[in-house]
Amino acid sequence: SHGWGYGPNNGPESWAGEFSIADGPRQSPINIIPSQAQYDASLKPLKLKYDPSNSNGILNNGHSFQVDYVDDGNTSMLTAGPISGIYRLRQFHFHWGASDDRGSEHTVNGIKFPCELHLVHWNTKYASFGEAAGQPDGLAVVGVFLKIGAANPRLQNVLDALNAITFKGKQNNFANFDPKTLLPVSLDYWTYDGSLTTPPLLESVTWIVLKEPISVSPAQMAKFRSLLFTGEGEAPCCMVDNYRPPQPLKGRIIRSSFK
Ligand SMILES: CC[C@H](CNC(=O)c1ccc(S(N)(=O)=O)cc1)c1ccc2[nH]ccc2c1
Ligand SMILES: [Zn+2]
Repeated sequence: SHGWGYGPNNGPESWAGEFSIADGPRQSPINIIPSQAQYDASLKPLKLKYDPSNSNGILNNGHSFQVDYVDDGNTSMLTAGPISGIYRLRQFHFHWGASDDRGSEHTVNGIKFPCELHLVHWNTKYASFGEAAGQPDGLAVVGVFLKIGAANPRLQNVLDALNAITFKGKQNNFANFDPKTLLPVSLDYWTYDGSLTTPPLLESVTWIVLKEPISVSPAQMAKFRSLLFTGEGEAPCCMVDNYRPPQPLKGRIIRSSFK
């Protein structure tokens, strides 16, 4: 049985077979053309307030790895920016390439970055993440590009935790991590209405993509690529190129919080 993935037979080009919304009107990711984004002076600065004690573990889910957060209270949340109300942090994860020339989901003027971080939040006007994921204003994901440069010390304790979760299904404790430390200096952003970038591709995401990348070194990228899509005892398949390519804009406007 082959569930969705990123291989030649179950990758992004095949997802519409099982998930017809793959060809929907507000799919993600997209290519961002800064000159075509519209500056919106009414957009507020992002407010991110995270409690490191909410970090709840790190998991290889067979598509990426994610750091989960306890989301039963308003202690780690996103407010302001393009959204109204309170969105709680659920998890963060990454997408990356087999080589440094690709890996990000969003692109800028067609440029791919080697990696992209997603911080996933859900709207507390709904009772749960699962319910919110089915609503047009249910989720807000902050996307951060990673660019090859100096080693990023903030990434290191995430990367050091990967040794224990090489195989699909593996999880480990991951306590006291403040994802705010992964953010760049500037919180300038582009925003548009989109979707989950993996099945079920639900069109419930307000995307907030930061303009400024954070750095990652080639050696640190190799750590991402040491993970496996496959479980223990299966023929090993390196976890790389776990990104969906840009999707049609279909008339959507991208707004920028900066001139
Ligand atoms: C509703 C989807 C959810 C699993 N997926 C996610 O949480 C998710 C989150 C963010 C992104 S991204 N790359 O756009 O930031 C992609 C996927 C999910 C949650 C519970 C579920 N139970 C059964 C199926 C199932 C699916
Ligand atoms: Zn993602």
